[in-house]
Amino acid sequence: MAPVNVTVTGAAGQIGYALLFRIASGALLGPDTQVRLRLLEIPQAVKAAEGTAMELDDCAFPLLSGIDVTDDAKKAFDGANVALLVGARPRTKGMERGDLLEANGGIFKPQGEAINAGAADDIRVLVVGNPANTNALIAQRHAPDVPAARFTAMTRLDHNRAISQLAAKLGVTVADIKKLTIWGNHSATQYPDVFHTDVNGKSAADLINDEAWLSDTFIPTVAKRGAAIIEARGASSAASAANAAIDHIHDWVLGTPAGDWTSMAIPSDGSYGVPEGIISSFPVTCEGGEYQIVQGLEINDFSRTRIDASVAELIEERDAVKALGLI
Ligand SMILES: NC(=O)C1=CN([C@@H]2O[C@H](COP(=O)(O)OP(=O)(O)OC[C@H]3O[C@@H](n4cnc5c(N)ncnc54)[C@H](O)[C@@H]3O)[C@@H](O)[C@H]2O)C=CC1
Ligand SMILES: O=C([O-])CC(=O)C(=O)O
Repeated sequence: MAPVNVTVTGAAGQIGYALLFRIASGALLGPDTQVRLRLLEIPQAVKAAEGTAMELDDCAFPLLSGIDVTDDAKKAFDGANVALLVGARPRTKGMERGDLLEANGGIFKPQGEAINAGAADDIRVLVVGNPANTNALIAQRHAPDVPAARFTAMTRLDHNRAISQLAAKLGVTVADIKKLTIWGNHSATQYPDVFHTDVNGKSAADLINDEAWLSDTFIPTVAKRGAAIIEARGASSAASAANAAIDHIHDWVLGTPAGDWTSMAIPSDGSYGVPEGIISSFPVTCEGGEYQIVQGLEINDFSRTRIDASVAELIEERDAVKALGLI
């Protein structure tokens, strides 16, 4: 079988360094799938990406059939089956939100165009670079020939963080927790929802039985975990972000376990009152390389308010990039 082409942008960055070795080891697509890596960087960072490629060579991974390093988006996405868009423009001092969105538009518009021009028919895109949901929307809108549903953004790190916090609270292991949901934006407004979460056959919400803990401790801890990591480490989450990117693509391609679901930011089909088209996080199951939104969940008032607030932020971001002519 031909190797799967996996394109990673921002390959010389800190997430890239944690991600590439795990992709090459088989963690992304399983132990039977050969991968060919395409690393995209800006010209100043190509040399560093080449250094990482040298180290990848030195691992002699049996599943790694080749590595290309380039600063040309057309080349990087040509024939790509999986694209991990990690490289983005971080917010720097004095930068307004509009400046941030505009700078990222300058990255995700040409990358969307390059995906449209040359990616394989089965291309699946995960945007990690922040603001991830809106960057995914920009790329998607510049790839009109690719099915819109193939553009997704990462809330899996939030999902994993929430599971870990909940396990600690309830004194169980992470494996005991199923059906947790992150709704909305990968930002401080995201909503980690435990009202449908199952803990060894019991309802997590019943076991917690403490709305104040949910609203004052759990939700802010999960939503602000990225900032807490930056505060503690002096750098943003990298290994855990790379791990979440692996989980997202792994489950999308190979399926979610029976009796569980995961969280992915995907173009809304209007489910749960989320306006069609915006890239918002939902509970999803995956099978045969396709994801489906889990339907029929009852949304209580506590959840409704919080989902609506995060969705309102996504609508604002969409309107801002529209006003800037980026979509
Ligand atoms: N969705 C999520 O849960 C998370 C998202 N992030 C985001 O991931 C992104 C990357 O994080 P790090 O690796 O820590 O950053 P980093 O700054 O270490 O690396 C980013 C890399 O992207 C490259 N880059 C910039 N523009 C590019 C372009 N046009 N094409 C290709 N490469 C380009 C840079 O040269 C740099 O090497 C950031 O936007 C960060 O905020 C980080 C953690 C979690
Ligand atoms: O703010 C950042 O760059 C890191 C981030 O998204 C997270 O850790 O969730």
